[in-house]
Amino acid sequence: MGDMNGASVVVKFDDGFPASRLFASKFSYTFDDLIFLPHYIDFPADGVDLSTRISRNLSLSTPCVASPMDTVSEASMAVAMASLGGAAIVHCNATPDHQAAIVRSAKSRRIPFASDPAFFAPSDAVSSTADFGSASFAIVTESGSRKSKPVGVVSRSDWEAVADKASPVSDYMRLPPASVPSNYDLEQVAGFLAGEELELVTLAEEEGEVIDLVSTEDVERIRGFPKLGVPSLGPDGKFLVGAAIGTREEDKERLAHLVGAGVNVVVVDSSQGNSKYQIDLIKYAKNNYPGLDVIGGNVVTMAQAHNLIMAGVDGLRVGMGSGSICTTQEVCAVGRGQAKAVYKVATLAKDYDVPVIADGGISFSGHIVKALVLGASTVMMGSFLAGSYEAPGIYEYQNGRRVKKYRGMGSLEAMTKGSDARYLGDNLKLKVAQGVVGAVADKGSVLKFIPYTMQAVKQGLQDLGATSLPIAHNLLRSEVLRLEVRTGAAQVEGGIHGLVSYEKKAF
Ligand SMILES: NC(=O)C1=CN([C@@H]2O[C@H](COP(=O)(O)OP(=O)(O)OC[C@H]3O[C@@H](n4cnc5c(N)ncnc54)[C@H](O)[C@@H]3O)[C@@H](O)[C@H]2O)C=CC1
Ligand SMILES: O=c1[nH]c(=O)c2[nH+]cn([C@@H]3O[C@H](COP(=O)(O)O)[C@@H](O)[C@H]3O)c2[nH]1
Ligand SMILES: [K+]
Repeated sequence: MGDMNGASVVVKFDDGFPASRLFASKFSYTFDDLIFLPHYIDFPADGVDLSTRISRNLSLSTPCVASPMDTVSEASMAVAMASLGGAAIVHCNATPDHQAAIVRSAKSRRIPFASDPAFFAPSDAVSSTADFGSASFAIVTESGSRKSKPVGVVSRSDWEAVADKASPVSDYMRLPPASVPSNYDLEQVAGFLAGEELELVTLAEEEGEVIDLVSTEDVERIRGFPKLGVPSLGPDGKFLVGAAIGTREEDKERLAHLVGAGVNVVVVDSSQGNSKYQIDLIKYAKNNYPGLDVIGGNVVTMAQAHNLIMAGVDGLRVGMGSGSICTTQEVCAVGRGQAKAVYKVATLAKDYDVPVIADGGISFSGHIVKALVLGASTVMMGSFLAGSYEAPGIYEYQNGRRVKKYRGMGSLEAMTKGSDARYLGDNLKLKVAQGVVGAVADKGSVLKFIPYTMQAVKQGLQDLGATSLPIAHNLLRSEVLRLEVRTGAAQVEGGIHGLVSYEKKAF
């Protein structure tokens, strides 16, 4: 059959539609509207290479990016995604100091684990388990600040066993365990724990600052997960970590903090990126930090994308109103079906060698395949990751189901969050929400479900005869790959149907 990978296949049948023809219509298609027709397989699924770029100068081995949302991306998500070969963008719904501390914390380690422990002073009394945040241990230091000398540790169960809850933690804390450098990798930490016959070890910075506690249980849990890709590292040799910034004057100071913390890439976070505010900020960032990759967005049209490319972006984030918690299309009547948005923007961006992130609307692996083949280099996910162990927040129960909170960054709750409000100073203005607050089901660790999801993506690319993302893009553009719009009935047929009951278990 000759070379099936690429544009060299000359025989074309009048069967299915090339993307250029399908997307020339007036319809705003999204992933579920479309289906790819299968192509030719002459390699195993494991022969598919998913390596890609998040932005012009930064490579990933896994095309997944965690959304800059305060219920998705903090240190724990950043280290887990980087260890899987993907990346997370730390949200900016926090003070610049706090956001930079999250970036620094993620970049300071080499294990896919960050528990964000609370810090107490010896005289503190713990009033509820909420004082522990999401971690199972808290660290007691001389002054109660993370920078002072550790004098003990206390676990949730230690506290639960205490009769007099008003007593100071010094009454029941344990001595601080031995510490290892924070940049030890998993095997080095495991080796130390085993060698010293310890159950717990602290990770400490060079200056002595304790940043986390790791137990043998954590090590065993992480070791049990499937391996995927090579970890994403920045040019500094540390985990690659991204962060979001806004487009206001004060975001220039935020940017300086993030650069100081070693951030590798920034995402200018806005629902409508084609604005003077964003273009000015991109130019400022590129002029002042020429070595830093800057991703602009969000955009859904070629004209929007063109303006940001001309301003100097190194990546484009695509999606308006497609997110699971998004109400923008309802509230503002503006946006685009995500499949068409990705195809159109990627068609332009390719000519400028600017990678595209398909942001929002990913519910399962098939959506990832569609986004990537339609031209994206990575997918950005919020709801898909928000129920994971690594997402911020604690699990709660709703009607017997274990869930985690997930909220839109344009929800009233996120906009008015404490003193960190993004809209601080805008208090007199009328605030209208463009997002909701909700909850998503517990999905376990991203370290487990992302490798399985990527295996499914590889199988999708295999069906399409593409051994890599650039080859998939070529097959699409050269009209070898064909697709069609699914009618409502075809969509029903493509789903599970006609069963009295079933159990859906993907892995
Ligand atoms: N992808 C999507 O479909 C959507 C995402 N979101 C998310 O919600 C959050 C908030 O998004 P936006 O409301 O678009 O935030 P934004 O900060 O970009 O815009 C909020 C308002 O402030 C204005 N503004 C921005 N910079 C300004 C400046 N320098 N001077 C004067 N006015 C300025 C904007 O024009 C807009 O009216 C983000 O995290 C975003 O990702 C919200 C809605 C839709
Ligand atoms: O209209 C919106 N109102 C919001 O409050 C909001 N918060 C986040 N986002 C966007 O949704 C993306 C995540 O979408 P998913 O949950 O579908 O992955 C994110 O990556 C954002 O692009 C919002 N959109
Ligand atoms: K939506």
